[in-house]
Amino acid sequence: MAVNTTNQTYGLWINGVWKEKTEVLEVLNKYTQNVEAAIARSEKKDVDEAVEGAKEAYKETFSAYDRYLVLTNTARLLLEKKEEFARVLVAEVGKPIRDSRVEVERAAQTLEISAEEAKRIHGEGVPVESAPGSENRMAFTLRVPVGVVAAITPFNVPLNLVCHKIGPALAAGNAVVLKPAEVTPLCALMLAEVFKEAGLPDGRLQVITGDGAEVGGWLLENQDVKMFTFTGSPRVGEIIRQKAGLRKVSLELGNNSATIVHKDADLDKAAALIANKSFNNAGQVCISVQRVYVHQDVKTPFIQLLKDKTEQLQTGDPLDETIDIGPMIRQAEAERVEEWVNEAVSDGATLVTGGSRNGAFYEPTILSDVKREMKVCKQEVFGPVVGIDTYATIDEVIEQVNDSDYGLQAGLFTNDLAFAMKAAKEIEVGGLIVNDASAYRVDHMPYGGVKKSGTGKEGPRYAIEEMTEERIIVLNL
Ligand SMILES: NC(=O)c1ccc[n+]([C@@H]2O[C@H](COP(=O)([O-])OP(=O)(O)OC[C@H]3O[C@@H](n4cnc5c(N)ncnc54)[C@H](O)[C@@H]3O)[C@@H](O)[C@H]2O)c1
Ligand SMILES: O=C[C@H](O)CS(=O)(=O)O
Repeated sequence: MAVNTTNQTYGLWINGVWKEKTEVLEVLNKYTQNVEAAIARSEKKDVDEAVEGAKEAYKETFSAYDRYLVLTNTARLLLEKKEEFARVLVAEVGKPIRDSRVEVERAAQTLEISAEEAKRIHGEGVPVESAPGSENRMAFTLRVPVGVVAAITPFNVPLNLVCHKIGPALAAGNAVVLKPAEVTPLCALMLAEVFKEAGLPDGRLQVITGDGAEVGGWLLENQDVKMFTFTGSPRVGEIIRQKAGLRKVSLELGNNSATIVHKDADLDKAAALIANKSFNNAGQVCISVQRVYVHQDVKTPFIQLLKDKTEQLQTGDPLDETIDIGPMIRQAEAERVEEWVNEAVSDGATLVTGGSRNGAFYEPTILSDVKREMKVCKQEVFGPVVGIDTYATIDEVIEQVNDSDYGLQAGLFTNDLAFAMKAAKEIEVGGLIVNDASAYRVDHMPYGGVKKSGTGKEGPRYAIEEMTEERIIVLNL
């Protein structure tokens, strides 16, 4: 059954058609808590069928130029359907409508960038002739696709992060089996039909849904899958890393992102950007500002500015054009955040603003006087909470930022070039953003973490490197 609206039951997208299943899972509207749609619950045989179909499709010729055309067409069609996709994001994620439109625009960008990259995948000449005895040889490298790529994606950015997997994987000439998050799978399912409309050969993109651990486990068992590209929690990332064996794995995992506000910074600008980037998508963004380190000389004015700007944010119905913050993905997550904040306060943190919960809504919350061992600092909150601590010296704050299991991105507000360059060398992250908060990302930049934040890079050009093998060709002339 081909369906592309909500309040419907979606099948599995296998070989370019919908495969209906009797067992389904419900997808809730995260604001109303009504059932928005139902999705198929895959069995092992469906997963194997999807992988087999992808393997067969991969054998067919699909030239770089055709890949470019399909990805460009998909980006264009997605923009034509922007409002439809944005409204589904509002429903399935609870993401405010203005931010949902931005996600659709970014997803189209990601596909467009992938299309452009499809035309410039290349190897390089290797001067083997410079080795003694190889005078009459020449060599060059090729980048060849890996084959079938399994993509497993998280709930929080369910369209753009899916495009960050499908776009580069197809651009590189692979076939993809996508397993979107079970709580927010609808845009991914709709996107499969858009790809078909754009001319993607059947089987090059399969979308299978169901219980994450079950479907993930069956994908991991299937040895025809040659690579796993995963975005999600460190817990699941570790399972994938262990079970993938010698196969390629790319992991985009969590973070407890830090942002430093130095004494010479433009405090108003820093407060505005931090307020905006801590609470966006109810803090459910992997590079959301969670830990703020402010220089002790500017603590009081900075906290006042951040409080004022945060209190201007509007919480409520994500379909309302004036709303900045919607519900969290589920009430249990809001309850966890509430517990962590209460625990921090009883251990000595000061509640600057926020701190209350209404169902799945958690107020944008600022804590000061936090200690590094508190859960709100040490673990990933993945909710609308910022903890502020102070520092006296540059060495001290670099040590504080680095005292983390994670290392995805960090922010630094300063006009001191020497500090910025020292931080660039010494802060242990995949990306340092100077004069902006940690949560800056455009879709063509290299993006990925160190430590428990993962391995491998996204951004189409970099993901294509992950999703291809380098092969050397030597000519004996
Ligand atoms: N680094 C990044 O780019 C980035 C981006 C977005 C989110 N994240 C991280 O994602 C997390 C939040 O997302 P989430 O709650 O959806 O993460 P999650 O790890 O719970 O789920 C991610 C995906 O894994 C699947 N899954 C669950 N168990 C599995 C298993 N045993 N084997 C294989 N797959 C399994 C889920 O169904 C889902 O599709 C946070 O930690 C956040 O920081 C990271
Ligand atoms: O949740 C993490 C995302 O990767 C951030 S973004 O939506 O890609 O900017």
